[in-house]
Amino acid sequence: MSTQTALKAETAAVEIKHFINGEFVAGSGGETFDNICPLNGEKLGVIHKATKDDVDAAVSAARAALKGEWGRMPTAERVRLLYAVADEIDRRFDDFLAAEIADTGKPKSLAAHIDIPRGAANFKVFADVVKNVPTESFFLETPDGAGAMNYAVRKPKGVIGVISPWNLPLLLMTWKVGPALACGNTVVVKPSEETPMTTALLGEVMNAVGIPKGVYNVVHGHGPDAAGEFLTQHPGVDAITFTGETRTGEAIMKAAARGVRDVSFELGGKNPAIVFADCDFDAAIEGTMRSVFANCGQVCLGTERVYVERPIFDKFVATLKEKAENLKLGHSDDPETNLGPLISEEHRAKVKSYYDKAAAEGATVVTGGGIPEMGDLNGGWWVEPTIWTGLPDDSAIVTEEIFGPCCHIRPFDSEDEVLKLANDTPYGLAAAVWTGDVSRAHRVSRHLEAGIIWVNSWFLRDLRTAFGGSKMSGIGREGGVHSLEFYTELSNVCVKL
Ligand SMILES: NC(=O)c1ccc[n+]([C@@H]2O[C@H](COP(=O)([O-])OP(=O)(O)OC[C@H]3O[C@@H](n4cnc5c(N)ncnc54)[C@H](O)[C@@H]3O)[C@@H](O)[C@H]2O)c1
Ligand SMILES: N/C(=C\C=C\C=O)C(=O)O
Repeated sequence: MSTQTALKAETAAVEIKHFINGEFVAGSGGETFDNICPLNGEKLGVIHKATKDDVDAAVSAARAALKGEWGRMPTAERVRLLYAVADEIDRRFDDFLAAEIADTGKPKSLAAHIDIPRGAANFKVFADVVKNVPTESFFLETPDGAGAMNYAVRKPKGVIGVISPWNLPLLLMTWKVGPALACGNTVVVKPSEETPMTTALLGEVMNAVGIPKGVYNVVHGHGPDAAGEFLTQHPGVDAITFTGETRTGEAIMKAAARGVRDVSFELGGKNPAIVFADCDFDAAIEGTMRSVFANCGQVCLGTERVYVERPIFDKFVATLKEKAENLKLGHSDDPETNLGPLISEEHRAKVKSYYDKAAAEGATVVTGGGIPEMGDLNGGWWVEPTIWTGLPDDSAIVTEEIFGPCCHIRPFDSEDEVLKLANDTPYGLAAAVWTGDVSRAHRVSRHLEAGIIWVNSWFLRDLRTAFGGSKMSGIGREGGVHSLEFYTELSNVCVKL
């Protein structure tokens, strides 16, 4: 069995193969594409392109595993194996860290504190859910007095198609694979073409801990007319879970309609942060710095619209400017680095187009707006952290998801006004509220059209809670018991006594 070499950033010719039925295999079409490091634009290696036949082989392997040892496995054994997956990710922490950094260019400090630990946590939390969550039962009185017993049974949905994005590759892929496997399903994963490494590496972990072959499969390639679409259109896929852009979600939903397959979508956002004058100012600044600039602004839950109550507007803008100008852009390995590059040349061009649009619309460019000089890293896809004020509420800068290290700040004068502003978006993913008034915190949160609202915090994650967006930000909720609704079929058994 060929094994995927441990993916190290310094390995120049890493060949990323598909992982099908427990084996790393080349694509049947013999085609590959380059894997480029966003830090410096250098080639990391090549990625195999899946053909329809490769995707068909992966779906067949997943189906066979459902009918084999995995489908017959007692829950307790499945739970033990998922904990073993988490422990093996922890044991190979440095390999996952090197792979994630190579693929994304993100600071090592960020990947080490968020991306990789969550890879392990996402298996443990759902192993615990399936071990401990009861199902319902009802006793029915019947006319003959004997009664009837009703009880619910949860069964795996089957073969789950998992399509994941490039911003938090391991975290977001395992956020889907964890519950899918915990509920007894099998998966075929199509990671982003930008960031295949940690998804590939997880195949080694699955083999090492003894997850039966065919339970976890990985196919690589792009989306349209490629691996992504071949997977969503495959009739052997029972349900599709997807994280990515809203417009991609629309395309996948069309594919899922054929065969009436269920979907779970985590899509785009244009999230507001609302800062009241009575907030803990330093905490609001620290939290907004993270929600705007973390992961180079490439977080779906991130803030791109900041609304600040007028009495503290000038002070807030000046302080955020000073902090943004102190952000250190640099090499992933430098412990001082707190801002990495954008994921690709294409994405940098998209973000830069918004920078140029803002300037053309007459925005006040509080800081940034350009491409920084990065010396030996000039080959990477860098942009300056950027803050604007002064744009109209209907500007594309204020209404469209940019997905970069930037935000627009606007003053407001009343709670009613800021709720209207915050909710004036086709998205409904996340929001942050900064205030010292507890009643106001609860009142404003309840009126925000978002799936996830943080008060005096951001990206504080309890994995048992419901996670997902409303409106154009998604379909369904995952997290804790909520994931069971998507990853299992619920039956009711009624026994006449
Ligand atoms: N709501 C969330 O939790 C969440 C989390 C992370 C990212 N996102 C969103 O994802 C976007 C950034 O990620 P991205 O650029 O990778 O998104 P994307 O939609 O371009 O791609 C996501 C994945 O979908 C695949 N894909 C693309 N077109 C497809 C098609 N027609 N059929 C099947 N698969 C297809 C891609 O290959 C990739 O694997 C942003 O909009 C961000 O808001 C949302
Ligand atoms: N789904 C999650 C994060 C999403 C981040 C978006 O970029 C999570 O923390 O579980």
